[in-house]
Amino acid sequence: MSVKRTAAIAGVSGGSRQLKQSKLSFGSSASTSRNHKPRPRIASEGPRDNSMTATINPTNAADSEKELPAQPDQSRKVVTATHDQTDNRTRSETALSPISPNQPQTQPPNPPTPSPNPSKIHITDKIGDLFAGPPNTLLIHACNTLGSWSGGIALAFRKHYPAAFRLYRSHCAGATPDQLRGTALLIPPQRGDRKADGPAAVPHYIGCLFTSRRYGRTRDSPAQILQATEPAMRHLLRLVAAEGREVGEVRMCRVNSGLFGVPWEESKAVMEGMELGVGEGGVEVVAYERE
Ligand SMILES: Nc1ncnc2c1ncn2[C@@H]1O[C@H](COP(=O)(O)OP(=O)(O)OC[C@H]2O[C@H](OP(=O)(O)O)[C@H](O)[C@@H]2O)[C@@H](O)[C@H]1O
Repeated sequence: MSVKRTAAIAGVSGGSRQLKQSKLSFGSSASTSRNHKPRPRIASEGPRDNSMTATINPTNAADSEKELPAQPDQSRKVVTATHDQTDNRTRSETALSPISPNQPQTQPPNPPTPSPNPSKIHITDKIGDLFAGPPNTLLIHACNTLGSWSGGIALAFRKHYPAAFRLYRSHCAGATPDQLRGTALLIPPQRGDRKADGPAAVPHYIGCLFTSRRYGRTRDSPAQILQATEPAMRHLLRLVAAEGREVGEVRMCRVNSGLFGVPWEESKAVMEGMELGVGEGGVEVVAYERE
């Protein structure tokens, strides 16, 4: 699969897409279309540029300690490769960069019903099996940008979802580490995914957060990883919003806390501290740690 810089969305004529009509549901109570209750969109970015041209603007290739830009670069977009389970075609779609968070916001006519944290990510810790989620669960983990799922929970992802791994690897091959750092990749359920000699995998969405450029001894510093976590998460939520399909539960492992060496509470605090913006609604995430 090649990641095309000029993106096209499968099944959409004329290169346009009604992103504003994307239905999103986060949380365990909304995993099927039957019980789906419309909720505020996660990513209300106002008018979207649906042009099919995508460009990637490196964050910074040379200075490994340089901070991610505080102010958005409005021209920055990334290409996100996804694979369609239904027709088994590969597609690419554009997504605004997570490091460009301050897009014009659309004020909804009726503000969402207040909840404890209406525009925040709320993370609940739990002991259990991340992969045991029902169909359409989104499973989030942290990734390097080099196309390797060779250790930690990433290796478990590779065994569960070999077809998804190939998409991840191809995505990484199409951009540089600096371009991918602080971005995300959303991989829809892959029809071909099954463990070796095993049954077909439960259809899960996989969310890859590119929080470190490299792995092992050359991984980014904890400060850099934390710095990349917010834009990566923000990007992922936008991709989910643009996906326009039902996503049920949102689960993650304790991202960054194993091989990347960042205390879980620090990554958790970064994500829970994110302001999602007016009208985006809250996101309930369950963070799993194995027994
Ligand atoms: N089999 C398993 N089942 C269930 N839970 C498991 C598990 N294995 C580990 N955990 C837990 O999952 C959390 C995250 O710990 P991890 O070390 O996985 O991820 P991380 O985010 O710190 O680092 C990312 C880099 O690790 C990978 O390895 P490679 O670089 O490819 O070699 C990637 O590709 C990245 O580069 C911790 O709570 C672990 O207890």
